[in-house]
Amino acid sequence: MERPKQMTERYIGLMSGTSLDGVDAVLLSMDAQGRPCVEADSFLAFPLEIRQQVLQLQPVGDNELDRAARLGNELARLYAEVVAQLLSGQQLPPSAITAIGCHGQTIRHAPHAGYTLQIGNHALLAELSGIDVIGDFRSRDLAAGGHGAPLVPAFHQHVFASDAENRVILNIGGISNLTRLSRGAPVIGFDCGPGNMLLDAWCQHHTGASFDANGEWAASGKLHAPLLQQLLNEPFFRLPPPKSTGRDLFDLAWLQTQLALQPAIAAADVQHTLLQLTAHSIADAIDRHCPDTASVYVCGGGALNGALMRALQQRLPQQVIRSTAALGLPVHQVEAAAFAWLAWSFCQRQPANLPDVTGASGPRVLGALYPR
Ligand SMILES: Nc1ncnc2c1ncn2[C@@H]1O[C@H](COP(=O)(O)OP(=O)(O)OP(=O)(O)O)[C@@H](O)[C@H]1O
Ligand SMILES: CC(=O)N[C@H]1[C@@H]2OC[C@@H](O2)[C@@H](O)[C@@H]1O[C@H](C)C(=O)O
Repeated sequence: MERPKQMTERYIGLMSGTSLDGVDAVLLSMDAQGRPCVEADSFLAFPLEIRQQVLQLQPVGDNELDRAARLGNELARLYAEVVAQLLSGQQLPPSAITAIGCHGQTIRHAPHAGYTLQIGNHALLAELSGIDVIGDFRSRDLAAGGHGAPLVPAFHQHVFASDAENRVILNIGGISNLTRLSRGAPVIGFDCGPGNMLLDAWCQHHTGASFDANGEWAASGKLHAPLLQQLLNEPFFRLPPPKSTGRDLFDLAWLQTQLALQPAIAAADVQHTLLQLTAHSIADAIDRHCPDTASVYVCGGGALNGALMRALQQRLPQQVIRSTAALGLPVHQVEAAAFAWLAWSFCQRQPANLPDVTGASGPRVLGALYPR
């Protein structure tokens, strides 16, 4: 069917990322000139069992296919619920939405083995929502020799590039990733390393809380310099871009292996040192790859961690550090808005990867359609 060209369309972006906190949803309108505007957002926390089931699929284990398929169905039901929540808040029918861009839930990321796996039953989501679903955004970039990640730098470029200053857009989710937007230079983007992932894992392990609110527990401890130095020796930090990572490397098992090489360290001091690891690995990446940066705009849940933001500013005294809210997009909207924009790009059959970022051999249209 011929697509109408001169009208504003609405898309929904769904992001359930590596932190496993839940699903972020954004309602995005796209005008005829391709300008995005966020109209509303919503969030649905993952029930504890869902979070545990995702975590249990991360390492190799028994009966993975059955567990992944069943979990994919459960995720689709949660995705449909957050879509319904968003639509009812705006009093919109499903027919008002051109398509949902659904990231799915990463359970394995193995670009060296030629695959990345995001689960979530998109056919079921189309059935339950009555809306076209675009999913599987990463595979095509991998098929073209790329990492399939990070994908958001293209969206960052589209909405945040400026003639007035050289910027870095920094996402601190489970993993941290950055985009360099420097005037007259190609866009660079890559995963820096663990964002909140190790902080969350250590906090859960010791306090039972799912995250360290505002980094207060971390702030109560002190730096263990030999541990920080040892953690920073992880070879991933020195790899040149293109590079991407995930829970496949930076999980609690990795941390425990590292801790076993040190004398006993107080739990709060480990938390403090992990916070410094996140700040230092990001700052080292900016020093090395984005030295001309004037401002760093932070998004993702890590932007709400005051102690982490202070540590980052201390380590990057030359740069102004703000949240993306200063550019008009609140911190929790950026990634979900990116997936709504990726769905729009798919509907235009417009390539949406940045080969310089992912390492793919060229631009590719990303995604696969599950019609309503
Ligand atoms: N008030 C807060 N204080 C400290 N940390 C917070 C706060 N709010 C959120 N976070 C952190 O942010 C995380 C969620 O971030 P976000 O939703 O950006 O992750 P994600 O989208 O799952 O990750 P990714 O970008 O890796 O895919 C939580 O797990 C927690 O660690
Ligand atoms: C395989 C995968 O899920 N990667 C995520 C993860 O979370 C943050 C970082 O690692 C980034 O590379 C990516 O997500 C964002 C949305 C991206 O593709 O840009």
